[in-house]
Parts: sequence; C-alpha cells; structure tokens
Amino acid sequence: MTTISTLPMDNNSINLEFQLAPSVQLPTLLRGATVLIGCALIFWLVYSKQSSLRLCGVYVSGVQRYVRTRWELFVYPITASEKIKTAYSQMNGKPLRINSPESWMTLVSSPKLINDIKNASNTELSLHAAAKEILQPSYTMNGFNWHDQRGIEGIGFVKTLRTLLTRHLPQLTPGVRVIIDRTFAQEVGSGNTVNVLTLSKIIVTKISAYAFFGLDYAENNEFIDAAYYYNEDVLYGSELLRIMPKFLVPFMGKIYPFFLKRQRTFYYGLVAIIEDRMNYPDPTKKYNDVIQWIIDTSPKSKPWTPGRMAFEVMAIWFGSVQGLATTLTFAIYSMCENPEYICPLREEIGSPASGNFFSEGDGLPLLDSFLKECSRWTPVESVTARRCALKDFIFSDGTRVAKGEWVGIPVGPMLRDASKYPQPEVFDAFRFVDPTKLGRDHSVQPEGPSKFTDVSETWHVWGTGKLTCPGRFFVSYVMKHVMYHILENYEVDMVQKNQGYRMNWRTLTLPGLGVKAKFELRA
Ligand code: HEM
Repeated sequence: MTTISTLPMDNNSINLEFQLAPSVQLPTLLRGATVLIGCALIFWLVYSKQSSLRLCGVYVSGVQRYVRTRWELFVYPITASEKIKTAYSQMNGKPLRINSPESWMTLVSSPKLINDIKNASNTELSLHAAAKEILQPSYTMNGFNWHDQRGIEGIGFVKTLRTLLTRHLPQLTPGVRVIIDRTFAQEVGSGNTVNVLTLSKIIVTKISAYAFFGLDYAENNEFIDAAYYYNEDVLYGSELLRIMPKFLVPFMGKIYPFFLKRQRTFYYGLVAIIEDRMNYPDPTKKYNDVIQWIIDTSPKSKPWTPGRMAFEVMAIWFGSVQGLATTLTFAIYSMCENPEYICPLREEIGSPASGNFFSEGDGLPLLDSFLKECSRWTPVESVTARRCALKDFIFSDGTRVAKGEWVGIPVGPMLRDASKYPQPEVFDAFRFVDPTKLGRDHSVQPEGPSKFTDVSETWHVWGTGKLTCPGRFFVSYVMKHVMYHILENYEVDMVQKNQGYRMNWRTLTLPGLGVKAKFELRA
C-alpha cells in the first residue's frame, strides 16, 4: 500500500501511481486528499490551539503580573526597607526604578546622578509635592495645602532654623538643662524602667517648645500636650488614608479632621500667640524664638495672615520633633548595646571640652562621632532626597523620569557600603573623630574626620545640595545635652537583651513597640 511516507521519497513511484488505472487511482487520490486535509486540519487545530493557548497564557501572565504588583504594593510597608537594600545591591552606580504605593521611584547613588538631583531646579523636582503625597496635609494638617514648588512663598524658615536658631543655641543652654533635669526627675527619678521612645518624645517636645515658643508656652500643659499629639495625629491620619482605597480618600479625608481636636488647640494657640505679638508689640520685650523669627522672615510683599504663619510653624514642628525623638531613642539603644564607649564618653564630658560645649553649644568630638555613628547604624530614613518630577526629568546619563514619578537616594544601604564605610557592620563609635585625638595615625574613614552636622558626598543623612536640613545643628545640640545628662547621672541598660529593638515601616526605621530601658542613678 502506498503510504504518504513513500510518496516524496521516490518520484518514480509518484508518477507510477498517476499511471494506475482510474479505478485504482480515485481511491488513492481520495486517500491522499483525505490525508492532506487531515494533516491541514490537525495543523490548523494545533496552530489555533497554540495561539489560543498563547493568548490565554498572555492573559494569565498579565493577571499574574497584576496580582503580584498589587501584592507587592500591599506588603510594601513591611518590605520596603529590604526592597531598597536589594535594589542598592543591584545598582552598581546605575539608576534603578522601583515601584512604591505612591509612585514609581528612580533610585540613584552615583555622585554624578546625585549631582543631577542637586542641580535640578524647583520647577523640575519637588520635595514638597512628594511630602504632600505622603502626609496629605489638606486632610491631616487642618487644611494646610502647601505649594508644590519650594520657595514660591519665600524660605524664611531656612534662615530661621539654619542661622537664627543655631546662633541662639548657647543662650538656650541654661533653660534646656533645667528642662532635662526636671523631666528626668519626673519620668525616671532615682531609677526606673521606662519606654525609651516615650521618654525621648517628652524631652524633645519640651525642649523644642522652649526653642519654638519661649519658656511661657513650654510650661503650658494643654498647649504642649496638643503639640505633642498633633504629630501623631498627622502620622496616623496620613497612614490611614494611604492604606485605604483611593476612591474613599476624599470622603474619609473630610471626616478625619473632626477627630483632630488637639490639632485645633495647637493651631488656634499658635494663631493667638502670633496675633498677640503682631497686634500688641511690647517694646520692653524681645522675643528670641522660632515663632518670632517666622513672623520676622515672612514675605513682606504679600504679607501672611497669622493663620498662614501658624501653618508654617506647624509644618516645621512636625519635621522637627518626630525625627529628633526617634534619632535620640536610637542613640540611647546604641549606648546600651555598646557599653564599651561609656567610659571614654564620660571622660570627655568630665574634661574641659564640656566647658566649651556649654558656652558655645557645640563641641565634644567623641560624643559627636558617637552620635554620627548611631545615625549611620540606624538611619531613620532609608531613602533621602525624595523628589517628585513636576515635568519629565532626564538624568545626565539619559535616564528618563516621567512627570509625576519620584527620584530618591538609597541612603540606608549606602551607609552600610564597605567602599564608603570600612567594616560597615562594626559599630565603630569613633570612626569620624580626628585620629590625632585618639592617638591613631590615620582616620578610619577614607575622606578623613568629619562632624555630625557635616553634609558631604557620602553623608546624605541631612539631604543634599541646596536642600539640606537646616535643623541639624539643633538636633546635634539637643542630643548632646540629653546624652550628657544620661552619661553624667545614670547607668542604662536594655530591659530585654538581644531583642529586635527596631522595626521597619515603609522606608522608615522606627523604635520597636514597648522597648524599655532600665535607668539607675549612678553611685
Ligand atoms: C534627626 C533628625 C532629623 C533628620 C534626620 C532630618 C533630615 C532632614 C533631611 C534629609 C532633609 C532634606 C529633605 C530632602 O532633601 O528630602 C531635611 C529638611 C528639613 N529639615 Fe530636617 N531632619 C531632622 C530634624 C530636623 C529638625 C529638628 C528640624 C527643625 C528644627 C528640621 C527642619 C527641617 C526643615 C525645615 C527642612 C526643609 C528644608 C528646606 O526645604 O530647605 N529637621 N531634614
């Protein structure tokens, strides 16, 4: 029997078949045609099935990808820090784009690309737009809705904090010492087990209130209470709005302010102080505090209302207290975890160096380096220089960031990079100290010694370029005073040893819930 397989192999046989008698030829032809049609059918079936399978596959993988992305965004609050770390390990100086619930974010770490962020104009990259997205101030800050573009209403707050407050620090010292003494006496007494974060928040709120509003208000309990809880209300409110479906946000956002009684107390309290100072100036009294400097540096061409000034103070207050209290908490943890540094730090505060610190508001190089190492060890934020592109932005290597997307520097993992910090996994409290002060012949750090408040190519904790933290001198000052008091008066230890004292939430590192330390008065 002629089979399909024999036909092509032998032309003769094909010819031969065509020469066969018609009676024989028809069935053969039919058979051949049937086989061909059958093959075509099978081919068509297989082909069409394959493409529908492929279509189905595309659909399935699209759904899978969608579900995976939604899941990644859902768990982002607890995975973000690890995600940033993994991203940095893959970057090798190149930009990398990651997804976050707020926006896609292009991370950059090379000096050249960081320079692009530094040199970008306010109309290209905006911190304010990114902060607005995170904090939702129109709902969480009593209706305050700042401009996307920084500086559009002046930057009096920079002069207020960077110059006027920093210059004023030595004058604050006697008052600050009294506040610290009294707060420790109330909260710790001759010895107590306390929640370190709570203690830090109370002290930082009181000292900040003194610097911001003067001594009269620092002792007004209702006002200070409102100022203390205002920060928490903003944080919890913005978090709540971020995790709920987008369509519910405007609705919930309108309801949320009804729960912000303390915020209103704070706001109207500030408005009253401002109105009082503006409408009834007392020629015999000179105010030297943040609220007064905000009044003095506010725009003259288009004067602000007292309400607008109060908002400005509230925005600075929010940035001030939360970060400082958290950083101070981590410094206390680090002191407990690394007790070998307590002795040299006590020697330093017992030396003439402390005299300079009290008179100038700065100094104590060992403590300074210790605090800087604490910040390297546990930076509160693992991404800095977060900016939203107000229009399409092109980095100098051609990387494009679409309008509305974000850029950022992965500062957290950079602070653990061995090329920038030798032996990064070792807590070396004096790595930033001038080596001659330690009897060493060279600095641990490749760039040499540096101060806690310095801003540099490798230290982006305070931001970068034109936009650096103007409150960092105040941070260093307050932390040194509190650490000084603890070193001088107490032995401190963590209550539960070797626990995870820190936790991650989004790109933030926060003190673990309920972490306590035991303070005992020194003999
Ligand atoms: C340890 C605590 C603090 C840290 C780590 C910190 C860090 C930063 C960083 C990184 C920036 C720049 C933001 C960016 O480029 O994305 C910044 C800006 C700012 N910080 Fe701080 N800060 C702290 C405490 C304070 C305090 C205590 C104050 C006020 C007394 C303050 C006031 C400000 C202000 C007003 C800005 C905006 C500056 C501008 O727009 O030019 N910060 N801070």
